[in-house]
Amino acid sequence: MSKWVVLDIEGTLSATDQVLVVLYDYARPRLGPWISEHGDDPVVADAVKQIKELSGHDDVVKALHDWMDADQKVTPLKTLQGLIWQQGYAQGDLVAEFFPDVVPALRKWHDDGVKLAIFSSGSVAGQIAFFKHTTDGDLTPLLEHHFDTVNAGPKREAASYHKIAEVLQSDDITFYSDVPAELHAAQEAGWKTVGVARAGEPYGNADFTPHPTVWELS
Ligand SMILES: CSCCC(=O)C(=O)COP(=O)(O)O
Ligand SMILES: [Mg+2]
Repeated sequence: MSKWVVLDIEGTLSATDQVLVVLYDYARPRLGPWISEHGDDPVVADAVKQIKELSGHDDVVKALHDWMDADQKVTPLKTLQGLIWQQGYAQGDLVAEFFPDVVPALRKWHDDGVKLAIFSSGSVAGQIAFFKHTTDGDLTPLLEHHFDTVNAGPKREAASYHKIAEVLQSDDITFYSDVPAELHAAQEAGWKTVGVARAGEPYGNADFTPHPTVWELS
């Protein structure tokens, strides 16, 4: 049975500002035009339907901006952001950056035969674009699977981690995250867990008990 490491992105692999400032600022002015131009795309049409249902009103762009301002990681918002970021990375407007310890750790795990997967609130499309266009080149060959709130479920619910474990077909899975509630959910599903406490990040001083804590990946 393979040994797996599953990794969160924001606050664990990349600075929170990379997502909440760089990526959100890129997406914000493009959400309205994207919906107007791609309204016939079934993925976009379904996201718009969900946004209206979840927000309870028809001002879709306002709902998206409100969720971004409150950093609410609502699935249809993440879907639309992912499409916009995918285009931004492909045309060279965006390049993903990681904490300095991250790429060496990913390469070492991969070289040691540990299988790597991502579980992030960012959509799978956005994740793949992110890892394809980094300051260290295309890192997608290091990753075997990508999970998000669509194909796995909410990150703070144990059921999502059970679902991922079924796909990975392993009971040797370690989850690295900066968010204690995500680690609690993974542990409830029988996973090993590691809290990542990054200096200067929102959860840098969080209480990760009972999870082992690291300050960088190695
Ligand atoms: C291009 S991936 C962007 C990641 C993202 O949108 C996000 O919300 C990160 O959340 P995480 O679950 O990785 O903390
Ligand atoms: Mg995170």
